[in-house]
Amino acid sequence: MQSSLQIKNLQLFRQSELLLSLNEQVKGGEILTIMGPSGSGKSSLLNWLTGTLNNSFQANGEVWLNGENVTDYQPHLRHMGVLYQDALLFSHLTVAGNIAFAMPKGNKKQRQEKINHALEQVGLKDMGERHPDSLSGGQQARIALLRVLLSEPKAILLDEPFSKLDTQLRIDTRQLVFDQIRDHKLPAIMVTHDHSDAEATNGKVLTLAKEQGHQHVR
Ligand SMILES: Nc1ncnc2c1ncn2[C@@H]1O[C@H](COP(=O)(O)OP(=O)(O)OP(=O)(O)O)[C@@H](O)[C@H]1O
Repeated sequence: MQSSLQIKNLQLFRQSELLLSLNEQVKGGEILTIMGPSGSGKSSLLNWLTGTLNNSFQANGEVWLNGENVTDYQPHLRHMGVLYQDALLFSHLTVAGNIAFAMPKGNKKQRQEKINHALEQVGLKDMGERHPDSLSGGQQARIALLRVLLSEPKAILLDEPFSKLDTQLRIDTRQLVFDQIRDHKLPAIMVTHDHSDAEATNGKVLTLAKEQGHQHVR
């Protein structure tokens, strides 16, 4: 079965005011971009998807992952991988330790082999024993990506993931992330303020408006 992330009849309210309403399906390997002004509800949408919305919000609607309704699941049981603006690596752990931290339990040697293979794939061969503080911003971004991918997520959420990287590094990292999403055939939703990020997906772009109910689709 092809993987997919479905948002069914979402209506998100903040203090009884309708913030957004959405019906979307993202198939494996596709990236849906969400844009819109500050306060239009982009982060709140990601929080709803991960199950971490606080109680100033009310939501109707369902989120389905690979044909399963996960709306009432605890955040850690939804298997949504999130990539943030900051890599958020643990400084006291090695690179390999940071990646292993999020991986499903299992045979230690096999896990190590997976990590080594993944590091090699993103051009970071032999960096497993380094500490994140000794790596560049771009290298840290790649480690954050591997940590998410090797946690075996069912979908990927991207929250302004490239905004702290300089131009060329931004382009290269973005390409790597998008290629990996496509290779793993994962559905992805990306929040960004950057039009070039949106264009690089070749996918659908949804622009949330500040006023309730107004949405524009490319
Ligand atoms: N933790 C919170 N508790 C209560 N209200 C919140 C919280 N976070 C955001 N809001 C409010 O919810 C609305 C949507 O905010 P949200 O952060 O989702 O917008 P955004 O589009 O992500 O903005 P930005 O581009 O600035 O990150 C805003 O009116 C905001 O003030």
